[in-house]
Amino acid sequence: MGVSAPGLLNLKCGGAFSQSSGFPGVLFGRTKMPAALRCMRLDEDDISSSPLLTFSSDYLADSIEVREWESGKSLETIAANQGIKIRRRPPTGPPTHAVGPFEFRLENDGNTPRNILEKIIWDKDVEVSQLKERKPLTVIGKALENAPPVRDFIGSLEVSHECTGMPALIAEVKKASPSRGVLREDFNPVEVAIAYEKNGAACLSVLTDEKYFQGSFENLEAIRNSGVKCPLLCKEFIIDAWQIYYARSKGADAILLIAGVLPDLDIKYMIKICRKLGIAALVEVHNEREMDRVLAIDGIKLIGINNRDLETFEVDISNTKKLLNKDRLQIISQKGIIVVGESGLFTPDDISYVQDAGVKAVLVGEALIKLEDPGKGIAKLFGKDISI
Ligand SMILES: O=C(O)c1ccccc1NCC(=O)[C@H](O)[C@H](O)COP(=O)(O)O
Repeated sequence: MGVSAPGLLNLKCGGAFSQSSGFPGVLFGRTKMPAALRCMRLDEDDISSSPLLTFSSDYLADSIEVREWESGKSLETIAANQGIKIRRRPPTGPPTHAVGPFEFRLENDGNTPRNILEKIIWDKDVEVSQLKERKPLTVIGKALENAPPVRDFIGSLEVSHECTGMPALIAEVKKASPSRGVLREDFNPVEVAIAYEKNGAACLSVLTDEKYFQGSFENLEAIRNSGVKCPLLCKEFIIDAWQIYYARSKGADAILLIAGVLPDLDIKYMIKICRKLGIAALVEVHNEREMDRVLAIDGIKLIGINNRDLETFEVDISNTKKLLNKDRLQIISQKGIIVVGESGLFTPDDISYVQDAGVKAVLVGEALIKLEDPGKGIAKLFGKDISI
């Protein structure tokens, strides 16, 4: 049943909705409201048909974050209480000010990103607001009906792991990255995807961020329409539920949710959307606190441990082992979760190390994409042919 909490909405929003996009995108008194609450408005007013999610009011009422929001806490405070240091947008607005014909910049802690991840998120916030204006969910809802059928991302990882006895490979189609710059000058995403599949990748991860990774949704669509059978992860910085629908409309079978960016309520809500769309969610963590938060959320089937600190770029593969202690491995096994080791994996020893730590899949970009023949790089990385 759809949500029936108009009072809650009025209380939060003071009636200030952006109707043009059919999606609330307005800054509120304290700060922007959590994505989950914003989407509630959208579900109520704009979308009534499947497969878009309609809220259950019980689900919202039960959430600690909703109660905190109601009692006057800002989204930033709620996030900070969960150990999230990334601010969703500049607290004091962008650093550019116009006075008459003059424009000047005043930089301070409130409008200067503290690290690259925060910068990416601030830029993404602007990008998504603009994209949503152009392609509101009412339009995407129609594209969803024509989207290619969903492929079983988790099933594919399980089959590969069972058949090879090695961690299943999610091979990353990535032209560039903020930490390494351009990784492959002569970059043909479809050729790379075909080579990865032929040489044993169970799934592919396709970067869609343009500004920092030189990726695109065109690449995702092109790979999907090329005859490649591997399920596709849309590697994007998701901060808004709209992006999940958009990714699915472009052929994604899985999306990435970063626990260092998203508070629990958003993760829970986005997981529900994924379930409704039939796609998988890879929930990425980097530290113990994020891992414990994510393990406490029901319905998560895929956890990625990123060995790269996205705030400093430091890479340390022992991070995977550190996060997989005995107690956590027990919960992981009880819940039937697959853990993916991500970043900084270059050799068969690296693969064995994270496998021994407890991962059943790995996500690899640089070690493969930089090679002249990225497909052949897979057997080198694993020390054996893993094609099945
Ligand atoms: O790779 C980066 O520089 C980066 C910077 C900021 C946010 C995310 C970033 N990378 C995403 C990833 O985690 C990797 O693409 C992925 O795990 C593969 O890593 P690798 O095998 O080391 O290329």
